[in-house]
Amino acid sequence: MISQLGYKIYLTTITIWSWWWEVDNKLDQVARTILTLSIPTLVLLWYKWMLTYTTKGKNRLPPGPYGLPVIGYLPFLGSNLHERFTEMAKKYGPIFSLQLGCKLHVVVNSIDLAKVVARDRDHTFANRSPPIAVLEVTYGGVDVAWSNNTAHWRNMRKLLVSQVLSSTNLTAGQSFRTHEVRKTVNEVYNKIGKKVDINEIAFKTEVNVVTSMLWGRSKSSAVKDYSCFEGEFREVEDKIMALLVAPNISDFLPVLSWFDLQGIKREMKKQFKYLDRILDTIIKERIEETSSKIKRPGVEEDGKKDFLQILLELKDQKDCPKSFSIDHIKALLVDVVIAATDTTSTMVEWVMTEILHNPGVMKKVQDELTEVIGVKIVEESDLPKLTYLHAVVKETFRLHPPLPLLIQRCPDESCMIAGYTIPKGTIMYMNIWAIHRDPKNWPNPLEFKPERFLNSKWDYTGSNFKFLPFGSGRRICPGILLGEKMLMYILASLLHSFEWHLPKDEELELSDVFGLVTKKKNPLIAIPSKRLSDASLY
Ligand code: HEM
Repeated sequence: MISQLGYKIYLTTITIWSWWWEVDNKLDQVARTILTLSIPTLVLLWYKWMLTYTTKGKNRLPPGPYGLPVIGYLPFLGSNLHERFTEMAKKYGPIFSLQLGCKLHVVVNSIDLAKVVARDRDHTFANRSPPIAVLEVTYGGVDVAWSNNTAHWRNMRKLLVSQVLSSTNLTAGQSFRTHEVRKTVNEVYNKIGKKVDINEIAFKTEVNVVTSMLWGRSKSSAVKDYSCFEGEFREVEDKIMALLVAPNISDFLPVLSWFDLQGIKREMKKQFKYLDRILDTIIKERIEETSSKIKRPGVEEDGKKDFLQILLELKDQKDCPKSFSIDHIKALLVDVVIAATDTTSTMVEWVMTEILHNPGVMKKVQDELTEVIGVKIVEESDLPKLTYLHAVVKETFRLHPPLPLLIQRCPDESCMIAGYTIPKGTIMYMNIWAIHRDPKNWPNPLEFKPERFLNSKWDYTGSNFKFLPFGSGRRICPGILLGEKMLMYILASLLHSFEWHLPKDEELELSDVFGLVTKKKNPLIAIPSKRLSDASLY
């Protein structure tokens, strides 16, 4: 991606250069020579001034590598950012900075500094600074994940938590999860002895659970079955995720954003249009059904409403703020589907990979399942009793956090951290990959040892800064309860109902590719065989 970008910049420069020198008289030639020489001289002077200004005195920035004038460190960054930043932390220390184009980026890599960003100065660092590609797909950044710390963000987040993700709502939605997980077990049963893509089945299960919660509570025959959404959505989401992580020169040099040199904005618009059309259809049908008043769409017999129904009713209330529009509703729906699906399916894949990689762990997990569950299918109520599996999941989160740099934060005012200036607008990363693998925090950090987590003091609340897979502070993931529940339910069901082994020609490998969600580089393909003697349990 970076080399393609370099080539494009090279071509554009050559074109402009030849045009610049197409002169027709001597006077023009002198003027153009003077101008041509003065531009690099000014850039070099500005660069020198920047270096002196930022490395000395009270405006001292965190240490970091020198880059090139104008583009900064961009050409040297590479693609696996979490690993690159962790290497750089070894050289520059627990806080370092790098200039990418005209944007300053700061990475914190230690527990103490993560505490400053997400606890002591949580309020200062609560903005996001979304990239251009994100704005395209979040209706201009009005969703929960990318909104700045404003009253709008607080209201949207409160709505999401109270109406979808609270423990009462999750208890009420148990039937969706049971239905989908059993469907998955049945599908895997039909593939016994054949190759199964673990991420794919986990994704499908999660997307169906989440969309049921969002817009599927109606039993009305008039409401379409949106299960067709899962296949289409996977394709769009994969493309969106790839575009989100592609380094976009327009983000680093906003003067070039108009040209969209890499076509990222254009491609994102295309994906967004597709997604928007699906949501429009769902919402339009719901509004029509509501106005026909024949049925009560989105409402179960017991009166419980799905999220779409709640949002549409809220929008129509007299005291609803004018700023709450259909676009806000769509942004919220997209947020939840994207935030919940890739993270959960990636984690199911990593846990299964680590279990297959460590036969001793597999044996302990299976022994626990046999003892706690016995010869029946897994129920959600069994999950809290699976202590060892919980520890396996946490150890996997430690080694393979799906968001190894969390989501970038951005200070709303200049401030000091560890004696360095962090200017307003800096893009901040919390490198939890480095924290989770630092031998100061975790003895033998590269060893997969679930026993570390058998002590019950570990949870996902972000209060212990050694372990932050869901982040910490006011921007912590609001979907922890659902994420954990689904992860445990899918894993316990797959591991209790089936034995798993690798296809003969496959070798297990543990490399990853950085992304907004950092995934396994090659998909885990495994072959199931029957584990429970009673075929009626499938
Ligand atoms: C294994 C599952 C999941 C993991 C590992 C995960 C992880 C994360 C992380 C690390 C963040 C960023 C926190 C920060 O910036 O400090 C985040 C944000 C977020 N997550 Fe999750 N998540 C998961 C599941 C879910 C689910 C199921 C939902 C919703 C249904 C969800 C909704 C969100 C939202 C809306 C945000 C943005 C919060 C904000 O900026 O205020 N996530 N998640």
